[in-house]
Amino acid sequence: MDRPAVLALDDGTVFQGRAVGIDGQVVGEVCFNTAMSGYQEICTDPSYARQLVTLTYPHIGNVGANPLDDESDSVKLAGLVVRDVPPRMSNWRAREPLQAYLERNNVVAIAGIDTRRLTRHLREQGARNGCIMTGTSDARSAVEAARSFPGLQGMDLAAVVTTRKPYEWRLGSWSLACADSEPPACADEDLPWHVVAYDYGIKRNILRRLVDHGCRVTVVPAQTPVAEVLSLRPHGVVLSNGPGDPQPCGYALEAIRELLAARLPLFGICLGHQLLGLACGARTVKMKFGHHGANHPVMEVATGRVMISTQNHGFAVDEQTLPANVQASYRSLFDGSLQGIHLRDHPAFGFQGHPEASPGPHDLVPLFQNFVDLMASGSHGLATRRIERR
Ligand SMILES: NC(=O)CC[C@H](N)C(=O)O
Repeated sequence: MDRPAVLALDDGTVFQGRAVGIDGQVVGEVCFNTAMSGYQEICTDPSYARQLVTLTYPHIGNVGANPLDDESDSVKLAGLVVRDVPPRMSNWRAREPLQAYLERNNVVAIAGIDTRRLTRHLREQGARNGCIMTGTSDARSAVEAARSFPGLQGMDLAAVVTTRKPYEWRLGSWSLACADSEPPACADEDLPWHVVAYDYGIKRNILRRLVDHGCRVTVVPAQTPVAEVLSLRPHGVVLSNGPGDPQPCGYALEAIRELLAARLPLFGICLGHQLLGLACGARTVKMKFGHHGANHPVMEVATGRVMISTQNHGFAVDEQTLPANVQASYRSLFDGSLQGIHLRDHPAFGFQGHPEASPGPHDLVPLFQNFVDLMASGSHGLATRRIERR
């Protein structure tokens, strides 16, 4: 039996559908993601906290869910909006159907939505606050609830989703989630670089990529004092992706300034990139509807080369506000917005998209090698190396 559900936007637009997760009511910012695969990774990406994510690909659930594709320990988005959940899943890795996965993870989700109409609306109007309510088609209370969400601007969510305790990520750590995965192929001693990763909402694939590039990682809570980080004597520090607005994260800006003063190699990813920009004196802005997808072309400023990237952000560093010691390294070919920075006088760089992808293309994976090269050249390195042509 179908359970009714309603999706309402704060401008009064209403979509009727059916519940495909648990019963309940959730509010958040409504955004759309255009990736054609990777719904499980999107659901568990902590950067989606307090967002109601619409997937534009019409069939969601074809390959079910499995224990390996989670990007964090649970579903992090506030609600899911889809066109259609097919009645049958088919994939050798599948352990449970999407609907069972959503229910097990306490997710409110709505199907039967004209996601094309919704996406066009968001593209024209800009991201809106919204509400999904199940067990009802009462549009009026859903609109009212949508209006109760204050919006992401000014919200520090990194402090909410970060790990409570530090932990180590090594070879084989990712298999903790899945008992029958392959044993690690080499030992920890084969990982020459020790990296501390500030967890503002880190995705597991960043950790996997770091291990692939010879790094053992200590993941620390977002508000860890720099003195504690320095006492671990890392070769470099990663500033992770994460949800919410970078501006209120004053603790992170302070820490990044101290890390720059210590001349530790830094690699900022998405929120981490925005925080690096802010710490250097640039400003961030809220975008109209942001970038969320797996096919976004970015151009490397120095060479004019184009790479296809995964994106998930609603804020951006304003290129006009970059101080003289910070150089633009990548720009979006969709709207010209800033996609990467490197510092001329410090071994530090940031990328606005997701070089770890998951889901998405691997064009930007070499940025992890750039980070390793920066660590190899020590505090004298400058973050100007470009992705080598292969
Ligand atoms: N993926 C991320 O790190 C997102 C960064 C930030 N929360 C934004 O929306 O812009």
